[in-house]
Amino acid sequence: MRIIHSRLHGVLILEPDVYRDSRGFFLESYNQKYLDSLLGTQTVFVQDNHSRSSRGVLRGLHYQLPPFAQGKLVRVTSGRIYDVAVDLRRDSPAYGQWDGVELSAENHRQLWIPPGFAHGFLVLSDTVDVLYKATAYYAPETEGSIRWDDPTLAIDWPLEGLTPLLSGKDQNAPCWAEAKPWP
Ligand SMILES: Cc1cn([C@H]2C[C@H](O)[C@@H](COP(=O)(O)OP(=O)(O)O[C@H]3O[C@@H](C)C(=O)[C@@H](O)[C@H]3O)O2)c(=O)[nH]c1=O
Repeated sequence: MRIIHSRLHGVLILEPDVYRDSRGFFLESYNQKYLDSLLGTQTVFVQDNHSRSSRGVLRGLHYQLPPFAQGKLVRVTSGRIYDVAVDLRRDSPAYGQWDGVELSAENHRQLWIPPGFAHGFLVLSDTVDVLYKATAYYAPETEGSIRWDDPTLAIDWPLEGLTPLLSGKDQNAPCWAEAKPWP
């Protein structure tokens, strides 16, 4: 496993070892002992999510507030996304900063996003299957969202001329300054 540190402290890119042979490949998509030793704490996932989206769909930016704050371990099993985390933690040197990474079925990269970050992704392929584990249950009453195109955040989405396809909720998301604050 190769680990790449994002410019946001705590956000990690995981590159699992991929064992290829004439049949195809094998990889460990999750190993509790490894992740616990990497993070230096026990991480308990309680929910696995799977979404399918088409090219140009943009989901985000989303987060849940404590006590339902979620750490997320994100991966892609078909297609490609540009996956983005935004640091919400006011005591963090990276407060209000974002980072993005391409996750794809080909590069097998996973993104670990701890609690305290908003998350969103843009679909770069015709279709994509995104799978992610979460450390807290869905609790919509605690959900916060931020506009994907907030000018303060200025996320450099690789849109290549596309107009992103958003949910109604995401179209009406508040700007960074008006989003539910992280406590
Ligand atoms: C997120 C979620 C949604 N749902 C339902 C609610 C709704 O009817 C339908 C679609 O929900 P949404 O529009 O919120 O789905 P989506 O926009 O895909 O929301 C997700 O976006 C990414 C970026 C994240 O990081 C996730 O945590 C989550 O917020 O699925 C659940 O039942 N459980 C869940 O955990």
